[in-house]
Amino acid sequence: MAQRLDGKALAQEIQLALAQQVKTLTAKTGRPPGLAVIMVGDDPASATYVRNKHRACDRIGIASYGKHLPASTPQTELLNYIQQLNQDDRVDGILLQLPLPQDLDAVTLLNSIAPDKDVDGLHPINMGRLLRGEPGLRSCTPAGVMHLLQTYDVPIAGRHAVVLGRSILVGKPMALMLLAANATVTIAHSSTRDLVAVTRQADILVTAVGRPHLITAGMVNPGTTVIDVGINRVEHPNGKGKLVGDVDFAAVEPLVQAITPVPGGIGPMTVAMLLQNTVLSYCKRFHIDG
Ligand SMILES: Nc1nc(=O)c2c([nH]1)NC[C@@H]1CN(c3ccc(C(=O)N[C@@H](CCC(=O)O)C(=O)O)cc3)C=[N+]21
Repeated sequence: MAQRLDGKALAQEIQLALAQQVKTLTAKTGRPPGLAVIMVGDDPASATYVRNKHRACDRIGIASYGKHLPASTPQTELLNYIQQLNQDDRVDGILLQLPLPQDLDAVTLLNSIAPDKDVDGLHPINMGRLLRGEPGLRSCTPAGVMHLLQTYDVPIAGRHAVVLGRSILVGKPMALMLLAANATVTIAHSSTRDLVAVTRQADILVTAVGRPHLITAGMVNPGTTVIDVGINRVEHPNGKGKLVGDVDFAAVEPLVQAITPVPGGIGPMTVAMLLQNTVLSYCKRFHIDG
């Protein structure tokens, strides 16, 4: 049976350490770190996620700002609001929750966030820093994956990492972070031929596709560490919603070296990295070593 990589427990440890750090820092500077989360529209999954972030901020002593705006909010109003947050000295991190309603231009909005407050690591400056191997704010989900792998001593250097998915939010930065850690990296996607042949070679298999049961028993090997980044809400026979990843967990767990569950895997790690990025950004602003 595979080892379970417990993202939830690790995220709790990280939050506990951050709470201590925030307490000390706040006493020293006279103001807590601040995070602004902007949510536009009423996507129910986003609403849960945003609520989790506010709760986590409360727990560790980060002040949360930000707004829940109607789906009809015009682009210019959002741009003005982001500008205001860019200039707000209480705010160290700004996160624009995705997806946005159709009529809004997400790229322009994301690019208007000040790079040193871009705790999502999605601004071209921060993406460029990652690409070039320079320090900078890193995207939370792939940073969470790296942190989990490192904590559980999963070997990365020289190993074959296969990343399924090439999104800006996960797949691309994930591949770059694994590369920076000296993995041999393959990015597979919807046009990849013979996906099974590719995934079977993986020492580390990261799936960020958003398709339940995409990864089946025949696609892994006994040495594989499976990192399931998929967050899919599926209908349960009893009518209640249930959260599953991209991996057929029951079938794959007995066959691999290690695996992350959903829920309780990378999701909570993402939130922990967001809080960590906020504290890092705050420390930079005060010229304190984080
Ligand atoms: N600008 C932006 N940055 C993001 O990082 C971002 C985003 N937009 N939009 C949506 C995705 C998705 N995402 C999740 C993070 C944590 C959980 C999480 O904590 N999940 C819990 C369960 C939560 C539940 O029960 O619903 C778990 O997996 O155990 C889920 C999803 C961040 N995203």
